[in-house]
Amino acid sequence: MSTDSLTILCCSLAAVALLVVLYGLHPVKRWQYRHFPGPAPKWLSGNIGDIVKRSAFHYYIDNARVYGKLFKVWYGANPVIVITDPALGRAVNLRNPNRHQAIGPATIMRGKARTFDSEGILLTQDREFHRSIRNAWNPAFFSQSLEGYADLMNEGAEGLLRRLAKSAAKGEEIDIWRTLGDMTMAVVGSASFGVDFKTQDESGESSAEAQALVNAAQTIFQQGGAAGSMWVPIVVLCPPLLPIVRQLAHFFPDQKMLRVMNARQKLKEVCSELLRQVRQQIATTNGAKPAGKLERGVAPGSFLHHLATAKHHVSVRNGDDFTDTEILQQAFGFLLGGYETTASALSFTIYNLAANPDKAAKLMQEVDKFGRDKHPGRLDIEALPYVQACFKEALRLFPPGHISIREAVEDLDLDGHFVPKGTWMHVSLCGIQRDEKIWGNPEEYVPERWVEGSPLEATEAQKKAFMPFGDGIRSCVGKRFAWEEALIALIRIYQRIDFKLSPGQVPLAVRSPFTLGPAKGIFVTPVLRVEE
Ligand code: HEM
Repeated sequence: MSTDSLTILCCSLAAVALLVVLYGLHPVKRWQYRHFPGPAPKWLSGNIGDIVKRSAFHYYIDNARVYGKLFKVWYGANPVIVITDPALGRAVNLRNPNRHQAIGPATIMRGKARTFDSEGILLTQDREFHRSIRNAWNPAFFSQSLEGYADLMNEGAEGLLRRLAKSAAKGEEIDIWRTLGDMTMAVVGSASFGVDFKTQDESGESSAEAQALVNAAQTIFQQGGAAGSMWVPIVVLCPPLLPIVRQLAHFFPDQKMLRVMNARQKLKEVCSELLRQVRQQIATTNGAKPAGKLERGVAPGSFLHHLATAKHHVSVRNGDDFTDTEILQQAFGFLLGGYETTASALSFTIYNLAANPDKAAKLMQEVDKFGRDKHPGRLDIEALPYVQACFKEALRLFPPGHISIREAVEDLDLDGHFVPKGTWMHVSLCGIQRDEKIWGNPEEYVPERWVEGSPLEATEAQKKAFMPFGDGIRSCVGKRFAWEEALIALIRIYQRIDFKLSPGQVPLAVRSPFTLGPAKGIFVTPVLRVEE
């Protein structure tokens, strides 16, 4: 090689290296968002290393204490504005109806797998389409529907009690988070799909098929974030590479991505089969809902049945019926939305009660007064304010959906800071619900905050800073369902069982790749309460 060619080669390599170094500094964006305070970003990766190491839950709380109500963190090349002020958070949620693109294996999938996600309530960015699907979801949570779910929720709690009683008899330690996951899966299966998912059969054990289903939903939650494939971090670090990474990931998926794809496939297969049964029912009954409970198949009045006969708003797809893919995507969203969040919220409540036996004793007193053999209905819940308070306080400390995720729909002025259109914003519900300036003693579990007339009752400002179900048009659509299911379960559990927390679990280790859950489970020994 001549000296000239060598010089050109060296200069080219140096220029490429310089460009890579410069790119990693993200100078344009860093300049654009310089007004926001925040932790110093690392070259190329920004703050992602710390977010993964600490979990977004802890990282946001820690930084809120240093930088206050508005700060920025860097997910690789993407700046995210984190909001930990209730009024600002509410304003952001109300004015910005779209979530930003998810960062996970689904982002790098191709073709149908990707469009499948965009037709779901959770990830669609089409406002009109969202309104149309949300309208179709809503009746599933009207009072009449909720009334009907109470029996199924009691049945779910009974299955759970049988398992807990068995473990109590053996003095056996269990992971209550997993056990409750089987219950919430059983309740979602029967209440929304009208079928028994058999996650808690008569013997108290899960069937192999049901366990595969639970595993699939857990895989999607646990691997759903940036750690869900080796390809995802590349897109986070360098978004313009997305089209190339999509092709590479399609032809060379890694093990983690394959696991997520298989899990999604499993869930889709179950939903497709159920939808096929619904369509058959509708065809045989000529469109009318069959009366009574069917021996096999999907019960009438289920979420799926309702969607199979739902129509879009006239402004969307000419008011047509929902397509099969649209229905499957909603069913998929119901299963995922209803399963882990409620199981986590319940297990966080049991964790806090086991760590605070005086509060557990107070709760049991109220339950005993209600009756130890009674099956609570939807309206009975109102008569148990302390049980409600215990659940609410656990939701304050550990909100399973710990972030309202948004994207700026237009240029915004946020408390005097300019936010360009398209900016990613995270309203940190945990940051708001654990703000020392608002709560005084935010780390303490004090259910009395939620008891009317208690000397410790939350102030108006504190009540406004409680938003575990988010806010605005994208707030949790399943909130009333979750509330009813959790309270019925708590009443039924504490009628018979108390819990002893296994040592070494305070403070609780959590993880938050997508939703907030215990990092390794919550270990307790169920103890049978003395019969009267
Ligand atoms: C204690 C249990 C639950 C908690 C803490 C919870 C929390 C949340 C939060 C924080 C959001 C995001 C709100 C926002 O972006 O502002 C959300 C959205 C959502 N949740 Fe829940 N959730 C729970 C149970 C459920 C259940 C049981 C279902 C279904 C039956 C469900 C379905 C959904 C759906 C579909 C959305 C997206 C709504 C939309 O974008 O329009 N959730 N939830």
